[in-house]
Amino acid sequence: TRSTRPQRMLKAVQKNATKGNPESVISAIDYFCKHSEWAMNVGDEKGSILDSVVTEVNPSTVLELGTYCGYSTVRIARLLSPGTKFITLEFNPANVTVARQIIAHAGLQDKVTVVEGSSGDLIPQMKERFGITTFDFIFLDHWKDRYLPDIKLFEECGLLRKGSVLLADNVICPGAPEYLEYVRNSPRYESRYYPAHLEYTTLEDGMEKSVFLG
Ligand SMILES: O=C(c1ccccc1)c1ccc(O)c(O)c1[N+](=O)[O-]
Ligand SMILES: [Mg+2]
Repeated sequence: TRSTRPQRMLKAVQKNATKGNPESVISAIDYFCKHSEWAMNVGDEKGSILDSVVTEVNPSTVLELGTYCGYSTVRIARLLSPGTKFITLEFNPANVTVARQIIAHAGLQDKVTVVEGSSGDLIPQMKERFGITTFDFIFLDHWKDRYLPDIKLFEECGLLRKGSVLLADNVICPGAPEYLEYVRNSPRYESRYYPAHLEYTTLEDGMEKSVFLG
């Protein structure tokens, strides 16, 4: 039976990237997406914005929503200090399988825990299952209609502290209008928009960085 796009992406990484070299894994995926098949990784342009925010925050606890194939997981994990607690959630079990292999190819498997399940189910379990009290940095890159319910869930579960940083991908394309309206109008967040483009295209997109004020 025909392979899936994530499986073809994994093969490209295993063929073209050097084991233990995160930069080569990132480059191999970007090359695959530019020259073979488009895929919904955050990409190199928005990936650089992600890198700069992660570096600025230098978080001790990190949560990613929407692992997909692990591209942004590798981008984040390669920048973290030793001992950082990094969890990434993925709903699709086939994506979990591919992501774990891509993360392992980069040599970063000890830096991150890939958890299969829905964010709505798993976010309330963060404290009991992983001993997390609050997240310093959260990257939202999963189903766009989950951004708003999940940020409210973070508040309800007490998973944000004064200064927690949330970075959301695709706030323009495909778009997360209700999330944008919420974080931009809530007195509990200080928000800033980073203009960019939909990965590997010239379509307008961007990322929204929101700091929880407590
Ligand atoms: O939703 C899509 C999508 C919608 C329609 C067709 C293909 C992808 C998408 C597009 C770009 C992204 O960066 C992204 O994170 C997603 N996503 O699914 O989370
Ligand atoms: Mg995205």
